[in-house]
Amino acid sequence: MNTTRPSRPKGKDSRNEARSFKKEGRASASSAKRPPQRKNAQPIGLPVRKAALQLLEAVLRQGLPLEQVIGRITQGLKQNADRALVHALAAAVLRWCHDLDQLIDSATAKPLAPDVKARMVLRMALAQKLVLKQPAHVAIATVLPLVDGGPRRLVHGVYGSLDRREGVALPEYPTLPDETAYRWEKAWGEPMLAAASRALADQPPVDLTLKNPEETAFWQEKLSGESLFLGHIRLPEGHPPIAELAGYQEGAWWVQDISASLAARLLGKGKNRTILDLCAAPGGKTMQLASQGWQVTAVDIAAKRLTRLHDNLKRMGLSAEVVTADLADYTPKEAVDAILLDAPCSASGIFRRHPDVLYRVSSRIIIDMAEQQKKLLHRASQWVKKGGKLVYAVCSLEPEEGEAVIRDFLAHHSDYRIDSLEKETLPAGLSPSEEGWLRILPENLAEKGGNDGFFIAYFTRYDEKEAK
Ligand SMILES: C[S@@+](CC[C@H](N)C(=O)[O-])C[C@H]1O[C@@H](n2cnc3c(N)ncnc32)[C@H](O)[C@@H]1O
Repeated sequence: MNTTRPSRPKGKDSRNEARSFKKEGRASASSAKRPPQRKNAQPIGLPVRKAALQLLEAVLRQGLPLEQVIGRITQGLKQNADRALVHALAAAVLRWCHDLDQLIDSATAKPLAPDVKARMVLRMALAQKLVLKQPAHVAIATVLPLVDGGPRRLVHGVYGSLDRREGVALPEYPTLPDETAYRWEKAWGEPMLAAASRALADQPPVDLTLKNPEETAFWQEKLSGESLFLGHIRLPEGHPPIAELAGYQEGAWWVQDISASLAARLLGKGKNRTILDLCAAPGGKTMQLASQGWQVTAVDIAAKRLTRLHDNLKRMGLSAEVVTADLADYTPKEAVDAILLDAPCSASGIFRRHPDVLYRVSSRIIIDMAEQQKKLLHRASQWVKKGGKLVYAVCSLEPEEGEAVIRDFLAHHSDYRIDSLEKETLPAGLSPSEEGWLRILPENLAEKGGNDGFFIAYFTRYDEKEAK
């Protein structure tokens, strides 16, 4: 890696995170001069670093999703601000992990194993200094207690030698880990890889979906946002916390990336027709469908996530029938007018918000998910009325979970045909594929602040004879 390239000024959210860490850095530097007030008192900021270390170990050593473990790991932290710092520090390490490792390896005689504590703590110290812009002495002083009684000298020595070296900096944009980069370049080519790397540098913008798309101009002005599509608002930089924004309490909108909002939006008005929202929790698409006038039955296996779906529906003043069930066992009472299957997937398309997917998602996981997706799609396809609609969606950037699943489905279901999407029905910057489905890549809306990666296909079910 070229360690002498100038670092790019970080975007809005990295700057916000850097500001929070600076404030904390000042407190910890000044308190470091004072003797501790109580016996056994922890240095300022240590609980945050301990939690961030635990989080990184859970993701990088055990392969667990960050969102699955962060609640448990941060439950001892009373302040929201501290929990946010844990997330910011872990996310900074995960975004830049490959590049931080290159720096560490350039300063050790023998490479440290990928998951040893010394490497984890060095990643944190360097991320604090180079990404979150903490003063160099604070960046190391706040993590050294994590290796007390262990590799403290090693961590101090490696950090010190990098700190003294001229021109140590991160590249302009994060380098993707090798396995992910190889997969994505093979599937989508170099421009996608470059766009993904650029998208990874900062926290993505926050998108809202409006309950009533006809109020788009009103909410755009009220929230000083930008709309890329009817019913969509992109919040401006440095917006207040979500729950304090106009329209939150009264249920005028919910948070949903523009890519995730399209599968349900493009189904149009329900006019009281029946729809099964399969794999529905926490309910982003359920709310869209209910607000578009569909009579929704929302099904999901995860009871806890369905509690969030209930809360979301309540806040929005919307209703749906909610069923807790494994789709492998579930059968609806009767056929429906439409089905939206937002299938479980690798979630590699949401790497900007969840950079842990870059390190967790392997070829094995993708193969297993694709098998499950094929089974769920086949099951769901049996419950659509003739003439009804079927939508398949995944927030994945893997063709095995998108295009390949659909090709396999079409080869085995002669009663289904793709409904080709029209470019005019999509936000500017998105186009349907030749086959008629929608593949959304990181570069599609890059100039407007980016988008999650997604795959969506629409089908109509025909009478077998009619289909032939
Ligand atoms: C991509 S998320 C759904 C997001 C949701 N549609 C939304 O818009 O908010 C996938 C969901 O699939 C659910 N799931 C996974 N396996 C399932 C199964 N066998 N049966 C039912 N739901 C399942 C998960 O609990 C998870 O909530």
